[in-house]
Amino acid sequence: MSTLLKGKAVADNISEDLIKEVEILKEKEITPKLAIIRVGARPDDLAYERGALNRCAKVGVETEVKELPEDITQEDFIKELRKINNDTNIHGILVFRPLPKHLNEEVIKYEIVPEKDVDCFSPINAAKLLEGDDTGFPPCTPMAVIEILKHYQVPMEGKKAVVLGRSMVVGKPAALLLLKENATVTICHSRTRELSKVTQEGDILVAAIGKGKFVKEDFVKEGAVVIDVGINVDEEGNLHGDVDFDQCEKKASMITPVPGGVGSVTTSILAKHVIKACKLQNNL
Ligand SMILES: NC(=O)C1=CN([C@@H]2O[C@H](COP(=O)(O)OP(=O)(O)OC[C@H]3O[C@@H](n4cnc5c(N)ncnc54)[C@H](OP(=O)(O)O)[C@@H]3O)[C@@H](O)[C@H]2O)C=CC1
Ligand SMILES: Nc1nc(=O)c2c([nH]1)NC[C@@H]1CN(c3ccc(C(=O)N[C@@H](CCC(=O)O)C(=O)O)cc3)C=[N+]21
Repeated sequence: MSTLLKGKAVADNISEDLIKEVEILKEKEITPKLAIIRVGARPDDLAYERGALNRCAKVGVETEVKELPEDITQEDFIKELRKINNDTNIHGILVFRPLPKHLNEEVIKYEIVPEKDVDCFSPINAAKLLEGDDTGFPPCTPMAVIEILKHYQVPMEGKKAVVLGRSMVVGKPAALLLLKENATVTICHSRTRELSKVTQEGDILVAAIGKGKFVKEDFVKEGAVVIDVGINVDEEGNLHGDVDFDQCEKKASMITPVPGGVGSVTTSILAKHVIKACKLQNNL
């Protein structure tokens, strides 16, 4: 039997601190505000949006959702983004990704001002992440992974960490953040050979591949700490992680559930980043 690493305790802890920070800001008549930019209405964007709006309301962060039509042109999208960039009442911007194919993310990512970029869209924040510079904003989901490990006092220094997935939203930044904590990091992806052999090396295994129940018992080292980032919805509408929980919990010493694990911490990191951005913009 493994220990369940529930996200709620971690999220509640972070939120408690944030509520106090917002109170101090409000005494100075400053209210931190997040703008969400959503193109169309993808179900996974809406799921994240719901969680983000709830969390922000709980800690006293204001929100505004800019819903843009599915067929918006690149030019109009950039116009909307620039408006929000220049709005001094807004401190944080979250652009749901991936954007529809006709919008060029490689161009748009240079438009968002790095000071408001709370989920690491801007190449400036990506570079800060690479350099381990704390003045930037690493993406919220990989930060949630680190916060969970810290909260449950999982040692990272000198441990072998294996990350499954190399996207810019989860896998690659998770690997960089684990490296910052002095873990020895291996990144796996779709071309990795003998995958289960490599993942079996991990004292810490982070799964972020977007395939429900992909990680089986034989992927996991006996006693490993397994962090499941995956959010997959089956035909019945139930959430599953990228890890086959029933198989892996027998071998892991600690494991995150889905739902109720990483996903539930992500939104509190988002709120934390908005408050950090607000303070920086007000020279506090
Ligand atoms: N908890 C949360 O708050 C969040 C959860 N998620 C969830 O995390 C998961 C990953 O998301 P994201 O990173 O955006 O997904 P992407 O689809 O962008 O990336 C998936 C990664 O997994 C790799 N991969 C895919 N199939 C295999 C395979 N069979 N063997 C080995 N590697 C494979 C890919 O490799 P390659 O690069 O070679 O193609 C790629 O690097 C999803 O389930 C998503 O829903 C995402 C964001 C937030
Ligand atoms: N720039 C950007 N960053 C993202 O991180 C990002 C994105 N775009 N686009 C969409 C995907 C999808 N995604 C989800 C996050 C949480 C839930 C979710 O269901 N969260 C529940 C909790 C789930 C759980 O408990 O595990 C909640 O917050 O209440 C779903 C989906 C983020 N994404």
